[in-house]
Amino acid sequence: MTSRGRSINIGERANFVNEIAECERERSVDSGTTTNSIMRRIILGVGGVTNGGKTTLTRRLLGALPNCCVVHQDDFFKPPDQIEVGEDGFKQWDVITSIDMEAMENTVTAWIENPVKFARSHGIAPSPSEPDEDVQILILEGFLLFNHKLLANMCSERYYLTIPYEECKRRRSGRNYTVPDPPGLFDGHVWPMYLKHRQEMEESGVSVASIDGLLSKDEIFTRVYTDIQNRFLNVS
Ligand SMILES: Nc1ncnc2c1ncn2[C@@H]1O[C@H](COP(=O)(O)OP(=O)(O)O)[C@@H](O)[C@H]1O
Ligand SMILES: O=C(O)c1ccc[n+]([C@@H]2O[C@H](COP(=O)([O-])O)[C@@H](O)[C@H]2O)c1
Repeated sequence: MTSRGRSINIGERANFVNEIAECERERSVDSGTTTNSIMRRIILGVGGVTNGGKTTLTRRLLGALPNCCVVHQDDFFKPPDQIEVGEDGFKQWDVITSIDMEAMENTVTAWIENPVKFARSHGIAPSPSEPDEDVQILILEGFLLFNHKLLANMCSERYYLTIPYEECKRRRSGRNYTVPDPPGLFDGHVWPMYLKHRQEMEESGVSVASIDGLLSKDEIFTRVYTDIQNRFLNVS
């Protein structure tokens, strides 16, 4: 899934989306075309606590938004033999070094460089022609998204789902991951790491739109979808 195409400097990627949009805007003005011919790229982040409802929300958005692709952070977990055991006695799955972030960055770069090709290569058909036909949207979904400065900065909006400890533990106990949770993982590793990363995110100054994950699935979807429509799609 990684891009082997033209590489761009990692430090430049956060500004890359806006720069491309600007170039395309200028090009379209030069050639006298209408604003409808501008391809706008929008990256949205869906982050938050494990089992907060990120995947559920992302799937709904994917089905509703035009020309929308998704990159899941969970798809970049390193293999179990590369995950170290920490002082808490557990394999350290809930830290960012458990994820191959370079591969994830490369995948996002591939979308930025050519969203249409990216969608095609991931089996996503273009949306039927609409006024929004030249909007391309990428959703980044993951539990440690906004602790990664580069990806956090790429997002035009960062939706952050939270649920309280008891509900999180309840939902987590019903989940089947490719690597099953050993006894005690939630209290010994998952929840403490969530609190730690959440604090680090808040201290880093990254701004997020917090969403109460206890709301119904429909309510969460409607709120986020309406926000996206109003702020990013209903613009001339
Ligand atoms: N708003 C919600 N209310 C109740 N249960 C939910 C809600 N959103 C998700 N769930 C449930 O919680 C579990 C985890 O949801 P998921 O979307 O996979 O979370 P995440 O991707 O954040 O780990 C699933 O069983 C899902 O059906
Ligand atoms: O998906 C995997 O391969 C995988 C392997 C080991 C652990 N996980 C768990 O995946 C969790 C993050 O995913 P999510 O969907 O619950 O936000 C995190 O809390 C990890 O403990 C996930």
